[in-house]
Amino acid sequence: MNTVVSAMALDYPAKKLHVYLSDDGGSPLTLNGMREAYDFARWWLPFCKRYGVKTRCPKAYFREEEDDEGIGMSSETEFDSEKQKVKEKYELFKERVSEHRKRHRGDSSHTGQDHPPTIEVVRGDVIDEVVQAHQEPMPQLIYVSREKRPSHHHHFKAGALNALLRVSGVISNSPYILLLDCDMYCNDHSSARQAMCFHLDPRLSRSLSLVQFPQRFHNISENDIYDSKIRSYFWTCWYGMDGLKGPILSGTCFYIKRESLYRKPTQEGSDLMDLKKLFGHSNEFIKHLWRKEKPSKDTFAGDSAALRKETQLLASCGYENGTKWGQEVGFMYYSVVEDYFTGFTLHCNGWTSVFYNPPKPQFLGTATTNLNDLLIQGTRWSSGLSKVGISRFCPLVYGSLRMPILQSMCYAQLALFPFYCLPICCFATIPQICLVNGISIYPEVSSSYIMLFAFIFLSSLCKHLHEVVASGHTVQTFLNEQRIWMIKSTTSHVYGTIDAVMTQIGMRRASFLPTNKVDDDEQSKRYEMGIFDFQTSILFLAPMVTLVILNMASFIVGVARVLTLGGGDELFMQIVLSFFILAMTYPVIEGMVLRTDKGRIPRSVTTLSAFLSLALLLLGSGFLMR
Ligand SMILES: O=c1ccn([C@@H]2O[C@H](COP(=O)(O)OP(=O)(O)O[C@H]3O[C@H](CO)[C@@H](O)[C@H](O)[C@H]3O)[C@@H](O)[C@H]2O)c(=O)[nH]1
Ligand SMILES: [Mn+2]
Repeated sequence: MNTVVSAMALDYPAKKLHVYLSDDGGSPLTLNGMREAYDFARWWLPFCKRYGVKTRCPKAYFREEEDDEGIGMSSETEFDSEKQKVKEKYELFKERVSEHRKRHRGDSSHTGQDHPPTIEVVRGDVIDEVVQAHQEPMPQLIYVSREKRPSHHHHFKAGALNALLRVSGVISNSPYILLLDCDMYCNDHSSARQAMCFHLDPRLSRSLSLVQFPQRFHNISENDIYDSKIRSYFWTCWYGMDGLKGPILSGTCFYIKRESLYRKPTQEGSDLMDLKKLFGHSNEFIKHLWRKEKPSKDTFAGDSAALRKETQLLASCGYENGTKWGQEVGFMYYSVVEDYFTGFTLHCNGWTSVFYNPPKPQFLGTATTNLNDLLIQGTRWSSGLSKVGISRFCPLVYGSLRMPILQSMCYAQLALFPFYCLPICCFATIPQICLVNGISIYPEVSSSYIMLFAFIFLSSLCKHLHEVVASGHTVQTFLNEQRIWMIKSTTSHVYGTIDAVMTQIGMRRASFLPTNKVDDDEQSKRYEMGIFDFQTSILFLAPMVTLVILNMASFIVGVARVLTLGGGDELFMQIVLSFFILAMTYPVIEGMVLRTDKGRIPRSVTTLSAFLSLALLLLGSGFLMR
């Protein structure tokens, strides 16, 4: 609701602003919540405008209300009493929503995967004369829940967005669209105007598809132990790509030109039959496609029966059959990271994008702040990305023919980075197994050849450190990122790439596990204190802990071997490598050995992993001794 209300409060002419909410679950509770939110917005919007309230997300505003002062001509006391009134309305809004939820708790009449389309122009329930009297025009709020049937593939978020594109195409058909995930809100009400500065710039406008703002988050702790900020994207890569043809579409927080989802920048008009093949058979939708005709006033009001029928058709699950939605038009279906692949397609088609990162975050979201969510999300991302990497759309081939080579390399770097898991897993096992067996695989410390290895190792660390520091972050961030990179590479990237290979050869269907949106108090406390929380699946824990135990064992055996038998010269590099890995993954050791709280690594997992690493060691040693 906060996403919706903060978007309605954007500083933009109300008549030109339409807020659509996509409810993929098709829940009557959400629809009811929307009506309540609309009622609340009737109070909230005028209040924000009158007193120049900067934080227009109600939840955030009331959380930090002491710091947020109203400006304008009105006296403090008037502001205070108005604020109090609005706060009461906010409390009432929350109460009514939770009451409604309680009343309908047992309702099992609807399921998230099987429901008809529902499209409603939300009007609110309470007609309050006082508010009505002072009523300035409000942005329209439209609830859209596309049809879902178990027999149809729904293409996750991209499918939902395409349904929104079609429905909004016959209701408002605005040429520019802001896309926000349900866990984000507008933090600066001027973002629309700022984005329009780019879109309306005659030097950029022709080929400009989207203005991307970074994803920033309101719930990240000082230490950011899980690298939830994903700094390397929004503080390094996106800036680099901005110097080429622009950053990758990042799923949320961007203003996109509707037309760019329909055709190439150079493409001229096509005939009706061709359009129907691309966009489906809705005449109403095609009529408005190129904005020559805006939806008329009466359709706009949203209550004509014909319009209702049309929107239901456009949001039905059979509508896309035989069309090019998701393949040539709209958001792309090929990969679960629809954002990456849609951005890639746009750039291949000749569109450009712009990255804009003003000091005040324009949008704030909820980041994944526990290991479990992080790894689930990481698995989905690496599965989606590597699927593109190993397909015919591999950016190095498909992309390099359609965009500047450097740009295609950027895309390739992202699509292929999950495959880093292969070398990482080798680095975490082979030198260690050799070390235990006293086999040296690196040059001796005394040989000058060692310089080459040291140079590569240290320069890659320095490059990373430089990126972190140059983007205004600390050495602590560097350490966190290294650690999370190791953890992800041996867990979610492994599963992600396996998943991608399996879907590619048809052994699995793609899936989209949404990130958890509910907080656990104890977990949050640990997170704030910078303590890892290992409450996650054994599938994630076991590989990670196994590798740490293997490194511990090899380090101890290696050092003992050198002390008793000598040979430190040859084995030095391997000992250093094990030490480096152990130092970086210290929280895992701590979770295994030292901690007793709920977030520790369970004993059973440690025992299992110890067996696994022993097995790995024996197997490896057996192989080496052959
Ligand atoms: O079947 C689905 C699944 C998801 N969503 C929506 O997709 C959005 C993102 O889902 P979330 O669970 O928050 O995933 P995240 O991993 O946090 O999302 C990141 O990764 C996605 C790609 O995997 C991008 O689309 C997002 O913009 C990006 O923030 C949410 O608004 C969901 O409502 C749907 O509408 N239908
Ligand atoms: Mn999210």
